[in-house]
Amino acid sequence: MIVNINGLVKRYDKLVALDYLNLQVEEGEIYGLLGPNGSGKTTAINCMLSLLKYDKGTIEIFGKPMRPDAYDIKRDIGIIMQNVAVFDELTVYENVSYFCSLYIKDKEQVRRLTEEAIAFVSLEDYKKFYPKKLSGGLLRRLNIACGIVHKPKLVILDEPTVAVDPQSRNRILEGIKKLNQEGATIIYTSHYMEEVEQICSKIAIIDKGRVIAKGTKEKLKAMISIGEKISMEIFDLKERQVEEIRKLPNIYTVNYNDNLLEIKSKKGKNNLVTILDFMAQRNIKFDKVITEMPTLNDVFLEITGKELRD
Ligand SMILES: Nc1ncnc2c1ncn2[C@@H]1O[C@H](COP(=O)(O)OP(=O)(O)OP(=O)(O)O)[C@@H](O)[C@H]1O
Repeated sequence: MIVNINGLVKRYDKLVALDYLNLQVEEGEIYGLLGPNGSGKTTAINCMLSLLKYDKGTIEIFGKPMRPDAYDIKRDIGIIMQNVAVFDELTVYENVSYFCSLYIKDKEQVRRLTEEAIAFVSLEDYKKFYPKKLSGGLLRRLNIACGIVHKPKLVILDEPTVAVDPQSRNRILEGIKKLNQEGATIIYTSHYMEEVEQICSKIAIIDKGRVIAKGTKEKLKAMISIGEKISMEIFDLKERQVEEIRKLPNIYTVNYNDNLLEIKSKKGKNNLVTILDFMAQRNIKFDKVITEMPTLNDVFLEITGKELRD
């Protein structure tokens, strides 16, 4: 077990930010903390790192109790926080090298690790640039290089792709997978369900400071009763026909707006076939048909009654 959090409670005055949060992260995982803004992800990380005092609960990292002065634990953790934390008066190279030298004394090793970290985030062409000259995406990548340069066993990233262009976002996600393949355990917080689905081996869905569901994405999706979503472009579907579709077997919800018919089916086989048969029998013409499997947003919606991005 790399991280073991039990019954964590954190209050900001009357606001309960963490409400008996439990979290267990095993070695080698990319563990996603998925939750809407304000659900408590950053607070959980700050408590985990002993940057914030908490009211109740226990936190163990690498099998040892985490404390503010647990420097032996902290040196094996790499932190990439939401707000970029680099020195404006140092170049890209100097920044990465500085963060490395906080952990490693041997100058030659610092030089080698600095070069490796810069190459890892593909900033070789920007070594002499000052942070102010970097775009948002490049700045995030510099922030990541500073956090991982000392090759920590546990890397914690708090929403590293917010306000990042698609190219940098992909590089960041690929980089995280590579770090993991090289042996690091990763904790990754995000409110982007697509990213979490793409890279995480396990996911905890957080709402109002509680873990409301956890497991692999397959396990989470298996928990809910929604099957595939079917969308069809149809001109002129009559209200009477929409009602008939609602009464077909295995239908969860039906919406028809702006010539788009959206059907959520319950779990089961042949849902699309049933719909297509219905259209054929009534000679209803349609254009595009798209079917999608449930997403983590559907899981969140079914458990909490609201969208992840409300
Ligand atoms: N220093 C603080 N003082 C008072 N309330 C706070 C403080 N920090 C966070 N909160 C509140 O605690 C709750 C959890 O916030 P937190 O930042 O941990 O959520 P989050 O899931 O990380 O959201 P985001 O992605 O927006 O950062 C929110 O209601 C937030 O307003």
